[in-house]
Amino acid sequence: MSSPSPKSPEQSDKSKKYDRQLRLWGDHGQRLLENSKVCLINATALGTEILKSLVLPGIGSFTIVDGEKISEEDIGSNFFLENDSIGLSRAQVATQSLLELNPDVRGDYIDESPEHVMAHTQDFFNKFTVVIATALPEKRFSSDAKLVAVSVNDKSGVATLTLQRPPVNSLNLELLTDISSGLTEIEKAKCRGVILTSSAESVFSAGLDIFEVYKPNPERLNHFWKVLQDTWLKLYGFPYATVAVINGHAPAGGCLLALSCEYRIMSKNYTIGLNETQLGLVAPKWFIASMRNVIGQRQSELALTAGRLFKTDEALSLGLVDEVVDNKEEGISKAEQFLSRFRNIAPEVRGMTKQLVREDTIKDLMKTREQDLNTFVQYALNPKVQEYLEKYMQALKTKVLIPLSRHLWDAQVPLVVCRSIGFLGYIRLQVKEHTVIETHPDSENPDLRLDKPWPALKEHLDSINVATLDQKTRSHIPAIVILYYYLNKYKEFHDGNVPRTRAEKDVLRKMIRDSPIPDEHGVKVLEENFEEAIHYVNTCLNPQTIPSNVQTILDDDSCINLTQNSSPFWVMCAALRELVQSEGALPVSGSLPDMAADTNSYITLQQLYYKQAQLQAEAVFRRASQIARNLGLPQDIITESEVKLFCKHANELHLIRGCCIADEYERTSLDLTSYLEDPDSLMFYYITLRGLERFISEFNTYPGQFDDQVEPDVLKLKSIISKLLSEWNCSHALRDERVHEVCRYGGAELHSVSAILGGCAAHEVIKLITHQYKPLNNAFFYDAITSNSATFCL
Ligand SMILES: CC/C=C\CCC/C=C/C(=O)SCCNC(=O)CCNC(=O)[C@H](O)C(C)(C)COP(=O)(O)OP(=O)(O)OC[C@H]1O[C@@H](n2cnc3c(N)ncnc32)[C@H](O)[C@@H]1OP(=O)(O)O
Repeated sequence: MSSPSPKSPEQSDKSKKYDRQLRLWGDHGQRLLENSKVCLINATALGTEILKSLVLPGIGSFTIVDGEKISEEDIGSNFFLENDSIGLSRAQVATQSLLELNPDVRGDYIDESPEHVMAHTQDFFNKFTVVIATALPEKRFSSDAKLVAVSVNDKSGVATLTLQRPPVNSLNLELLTDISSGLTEIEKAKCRGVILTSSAESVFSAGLDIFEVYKPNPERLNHFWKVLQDTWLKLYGFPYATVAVINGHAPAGGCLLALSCEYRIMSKNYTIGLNETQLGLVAPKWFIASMRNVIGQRQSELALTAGRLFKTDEALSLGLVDEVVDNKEEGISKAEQFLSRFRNIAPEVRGMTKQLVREDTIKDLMKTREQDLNTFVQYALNPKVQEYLEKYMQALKTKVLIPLSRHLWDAQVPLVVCRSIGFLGYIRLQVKEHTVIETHPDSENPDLRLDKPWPALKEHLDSINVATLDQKTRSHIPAIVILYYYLNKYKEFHDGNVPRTRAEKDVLRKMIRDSPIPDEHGVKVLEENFEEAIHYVNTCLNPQTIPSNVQTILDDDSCINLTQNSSPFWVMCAALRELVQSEGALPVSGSLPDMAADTNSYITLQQLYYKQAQLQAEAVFRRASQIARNLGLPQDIITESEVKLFCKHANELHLIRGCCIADEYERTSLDLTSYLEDPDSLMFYYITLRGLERFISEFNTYPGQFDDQVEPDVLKLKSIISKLLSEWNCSHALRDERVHEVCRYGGAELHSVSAILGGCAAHEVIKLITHQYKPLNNAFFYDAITSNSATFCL
């Protein structure tokens, strides 16, 4: 790879400290690194290894987000955590240890789960240059879907309001608002009745969304409770007949919704009840009243004080539900039958009667609304209650990969997702768009333009007649001059064409080789500069074309249709495009390779190349600044030094348009056939890891985490993987030993594997930050058993 030249001996302390890496990415790369802000989610062994390899080269700052406490397992694998720190905040201890590595780096931590951070400060992650997430399970829901669906059967006049906030219809502010507006819509449509049900397979509603009450924003908390009161008042006092088709679990607030309806039909084998006391919470008076009105004072007291959740058949015996069905379809049909009971009763009369029956309960809340709100808010903010909620949340285990991936995709913040488990490692980069100016290609042909020299170069080269030079001058002229001279001779005999094929190039090489004048002994000695000219025949005579990857960038819509959101890269590309259109070639890179020549002739030539590069870069800079001005972008968005760098490397520009992890996880078909037919392909690790993610999401443990569960977990993981494969329409099966192997790890991290993977991931992060070198596109797998690795574009 090409590298910037070594530094002079008078170096600052900083450049001494970072000397080696400055040779790789230069001062400008280091500056970007020092200005970067990196976020690490979860200070696992892998997470801290990645940060170690970023702190040492001097990133600006890092923030660790991790709500976990240090466990014994952490101590076994994580080099940055000490034995005496068990039980302490993992984020805090890891931050302190990492900061000791480099005093120039700033670091802080948030002792909260990423889910909590996301729920409370939506844009928290937007401020980072890169977000790295380790050991983050998926969450299979999309945040922008509609939260309720309302449909009206024109024939029967029955409306169905379906809760559809995956995964469990937990009642957050938005869902409650949508329920309320759904009811208003139904009321306006003057329906005969309403069926309230859920689109989830096994949950009616999980009750209030815990994230609304855990470490809340007081303003939102107030609003949330008022909307809950409103929604309950509206549903409880709804003028038309209401039925709950409870097609899954209905704890706490979920039960309240069902109790607010006039009739309840529940599918078998689920649970329902006001279980607040079990969670350390006190149910408000109107929750209690809703239950008392259905099952009476005595049973309510028994159920509420114990926080009982009743199975479907128990709920039926208690009168908490009115009918039991096998499935939702049957429930809907029974609900329609219930509603048809009122066919011959005037709706107004029915409605008024219902109002009178429910009036007292409604009035009770109306009278005490303000007080109820204050009691709730005070209660929710009580530290003891927050402690209960925290414990409860930990038990529910949060999964955040999918929403985080979507969020960062929209915010255009790169996300690096990594996992290290046993002998297996994985890195996945998510970048919406990433542009690289300095790709540092392995081999670079000098950019000499001998086929089409610009006027000043042509004039200089034409002024030297190599054939007539005396012996001494001849041996000191730069190889380029020699090459140009004989190239012209060649062209004279070949209709003005430059040599293309190997045979044609051999002809030119022979012309140069035969050129020496015999010495006084009649021997022809080929000077070093002539040898160099022969060498350049191969690399320097290729006609100046625009590399296809660069042409693709110049033809990209982002280059042609600039907007106020265009990045400096695209503004420079647009200016470059104009230069290419007018000159037919990319700007000259401006650097000459070293050559055996006398200093004067070399410098004269070098100046010509340098000056031409400067002139072209200045033209691109002027045009880019003008474009930026026309777009109303800040003046300093385009700098001359950046444009010079851009023009120098114009033939290496690189663009990556990535793929969102959330989309990848929601993809329904995946063509894996070609990979799975290859016994050596590491693609099976991808399938295993996706299975693993799903296992963690479903069971909240790693497969094989508990010794006595290894065999059952193997079966569970196998079944998850075959389900995944069939979801992707893939007929192949995964070999059993692969599944056993993953279960054998039991979720354990090996420090050695995490250290290797941490180094690799950190290197990718450095590429993303410095915009130098081509980053991985987009997934990397490492198998420490066979020492094999592979990359895939997922
Ligand atoms: C301070 C407050 C003061 C006064 C208020 C008093 C009144 C309170 C009323 C309430 O409603 S409190 C909420 C009570 N709710 C519950 O106890 C239900 C908890 N959930 C469950 O028991 C189960 O989730 C389930 C409903 C039986 C469904 O189980 P399943 O196995 O299908 O799903 P899983 O548990 O994996 O959950 C999936 C997913 O959903 C998250 N979740 C679950 N419940 C809630 C909730 N209430 N709020 C927010 N999020 C919830 C859970 O964490 C999982 O998320 P993940 O995928 O990120 O892990």
